[in-house]
Amino acid sequence: MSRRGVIKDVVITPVAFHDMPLLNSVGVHEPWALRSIIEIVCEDGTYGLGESYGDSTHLGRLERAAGPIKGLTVYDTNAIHKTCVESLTDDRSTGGDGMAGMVTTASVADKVFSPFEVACLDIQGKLAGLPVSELLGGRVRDSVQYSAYLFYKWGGHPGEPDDEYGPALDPAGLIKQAHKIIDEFGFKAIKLKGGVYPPAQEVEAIKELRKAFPDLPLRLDPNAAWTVETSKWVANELKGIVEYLEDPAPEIEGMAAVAKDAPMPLATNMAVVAFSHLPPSILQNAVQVVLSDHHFWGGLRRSQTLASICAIWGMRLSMHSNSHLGISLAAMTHLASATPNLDYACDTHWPWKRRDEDVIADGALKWADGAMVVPTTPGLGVELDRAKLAQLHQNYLGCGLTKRDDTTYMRKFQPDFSPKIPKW
Ligand SMILES: O=C([O-])C(=O)C[C@H](O)[C@@H](O)C(=O)[O-]
Ligand SMILES: [Mg+2]
Repeated sequence: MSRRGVIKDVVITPVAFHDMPLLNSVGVHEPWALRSIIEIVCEDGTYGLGESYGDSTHLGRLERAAGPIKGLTVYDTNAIHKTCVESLTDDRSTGGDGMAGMVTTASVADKVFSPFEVACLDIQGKLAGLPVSELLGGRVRDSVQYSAYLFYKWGGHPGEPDDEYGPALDPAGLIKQAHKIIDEFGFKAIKLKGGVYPPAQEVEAIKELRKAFPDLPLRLDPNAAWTVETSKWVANELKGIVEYLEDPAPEIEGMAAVAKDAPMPLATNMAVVAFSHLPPSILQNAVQVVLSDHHFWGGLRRSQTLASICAIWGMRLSMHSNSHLGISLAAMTHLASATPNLDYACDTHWPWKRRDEDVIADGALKWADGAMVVPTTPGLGVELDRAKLAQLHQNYLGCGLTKRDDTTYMRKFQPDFSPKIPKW
């Protein structure tokens, strides 16, 4: 007789989907974004889904950790976390997920554990007949607000026609891009990815966005491309204009030095990306907003632990994103719906993805008025579309990429490009 919730198999499928030439401090997005799709299958045939990074090093780690979790149950996430830590004890490197220059020092074990935990919660929810949000303490909101995530970008990948967004290399281009995204999704907050042009240009862009969207909260994130001195200048220029400034300068010490004088809260997904970073950051009041991201904070429940720590220490919480598919969006939405103090509009790269390209069956995820409606069916509320999964896996096999490398791609067109931070 099959036992309930016992893990029989773990299937990890690398996939690739089209991406646009989005610019950032380390280079430019390649034509394909990579992800891994994780299926945990139980002895009774129930399956659960997780989604994570698609770089080859990370895939190797997922495979290594997946073996020993077979035979455990989906309820024993503590034991699954322990097997992830143990299977990676000889792995001393930190990157390997494509996040170089962004989330460089996150915990490897937490990144590997995350999609397994999400898949286990998906199964727990299916077996109990409850949505994941209820396993996380219950919804405090029925829909989760996301922000319009603007990027400076080229019109299209070099040698190809312009994509549907076209170029955004100046304030007018960004305003056009913001209108297009907001018209489609209704977002009520705007984030600009900076670190691309000299700070005065990006300050001007934010001021122009303020004029074009007087009622929407704004954020600027240069991924630590500025010195402390430059950051202080920008902070002063943007006083009363941005709701927070994200990762202006590198490291906890740099953020602490900027925070002393900044008239707005500082947010991060670079200086504080693991639990061990919290004590030194709190001691120095380096950041006032932590960008949670269950993909590197160790899943949904550990993200809620982060949320509790933030509540205790008077920090606020927002959410970071990378190029992602629907399984991640569902997990992000359940988490935010059940975490009372995650109340800034969350980041998402969703607008940059082709609408018809995903691995989940259509219809489960619904946008309304800038927010994702929290699925209420059991588990995450999304199901695999196996034909689509096969297609995106074929993309992965054919695209010739095995890791995200924005810098090398950028250097094809701009050989002297440097990803060094701080730049200005
Ligand atoms: O908030 C952030 O730092 C990000 O969203 C990191 C991402 O990797 C972003 O810079 C990107 O997609 O280029
Ligand atoms: Mg950021």
